[in-house]
Amino acid sequence: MAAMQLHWDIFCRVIDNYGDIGICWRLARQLVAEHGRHVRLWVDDLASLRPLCPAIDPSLGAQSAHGVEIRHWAQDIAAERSADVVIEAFACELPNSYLRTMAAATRKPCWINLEYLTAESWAEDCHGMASPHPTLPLTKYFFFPGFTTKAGGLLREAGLLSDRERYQKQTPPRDHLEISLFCYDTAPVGDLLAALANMAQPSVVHVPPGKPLAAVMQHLPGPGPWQHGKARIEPIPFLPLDDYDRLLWQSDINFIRGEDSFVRAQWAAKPFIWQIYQQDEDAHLVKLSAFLDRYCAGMGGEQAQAVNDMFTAWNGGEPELAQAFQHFVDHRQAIAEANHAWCEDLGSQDDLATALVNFCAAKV
Ligand SMILES: Cc1cn([C@H]2C[C@H](O)[C@@H](COP(=O)(O)OP(=O)(O)O[C@H]3O[C@@H](C)[C@H](O)[C@@H](O)[C@H]3O)O2)c(=O)[nH]c1=O
Repeated sequence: MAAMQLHWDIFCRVIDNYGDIGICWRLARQLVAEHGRHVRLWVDDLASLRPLCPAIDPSLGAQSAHGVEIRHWAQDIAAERSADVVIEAFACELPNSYLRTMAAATRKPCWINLEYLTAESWAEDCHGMASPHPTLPLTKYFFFPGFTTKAGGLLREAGLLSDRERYQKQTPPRDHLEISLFCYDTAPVGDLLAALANMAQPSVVHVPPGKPLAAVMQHLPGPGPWQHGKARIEPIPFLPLDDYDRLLWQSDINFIRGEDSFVRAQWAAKPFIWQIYQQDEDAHLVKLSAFLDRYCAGMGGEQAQAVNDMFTAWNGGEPELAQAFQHFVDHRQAIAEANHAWCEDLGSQDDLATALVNFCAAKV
């Protein structure tokens, strides 16, 4: 048997928001729990991990949670040794001192650049590509998450889908719509609130703190909760990672954003509306449409139109939001069924952690 790559180092630089750390933390936890790896997670901004994992103390240079060794990535890190596998998340650039330790190792580590998720087909072409370091005896591999077996999969814990199914079976039926609203403050939240206020069906909207709540407060007076026509709008605390999953599972419609909550909404197998993270020169719109092409391919024409219109309106395009949202709600049963099939299909592929473990093992 080839030597098991036991020691893994994951480096995460927090750009903004929670996506980078959410993904790295999730991956680290899973490598420990499901693959028996020893993982050190190096994070430059520990305060951003705290909301996802309240057990940690951001003032500590080294600590452990869920079996993961969490290290503060300060200016110059002192790593006694390099790991067998080194994950550089989202091209965060490894510290020079660490790179030198890697280069000096007798058995060179498997060095991975974990990339952002995109449904664009070029990502499948670039998945697994090697990039030799210009001066050091090291090779970096590009690892792309993705929606097909040609890419590196999506983060999905073992047992996640069965836990979700069990949980959803216990959720009692109700007359109103349960909605979770996780978005950026650039989303047309005022238009959504107006649409919900005027809908025939009552709704309860759960709003996490930060940008979603700030966006709501631009349109409603005081700190909330609010009764706004037919809609009850409720601020909620930021939930630890696994509690947030359960919110997605129990909601009828999830507004999600960025990358990690976007993936979690797909595992929830409920209708969701994605606000994509904005990029320069509108690069994100190409990414949005690449996802819509794949995701809607298995839907009927009317549902696909409703999903396309709502995603486009929510990301600042035409048509008008109130109309797109009504259309989306009208089709939500059929959209939910399509989501189920989409989720089953994705769930039959290797998850990202498994794909990564196998990929690295093959590079030894
Ligand atoms: C609302 C909420 C979110 N979360 C988690 C789910 C996710 O792991 C995380 C949010 O991450 P995302 O959904 O990816 O959205 P985000 O906007 O916070 O992160 C973004 O950061 C940018 C820098 C990246 O380029 C984007 O791709 C994206 O990842 O927060 C909770 O744990 N509890 C909560 O209550």
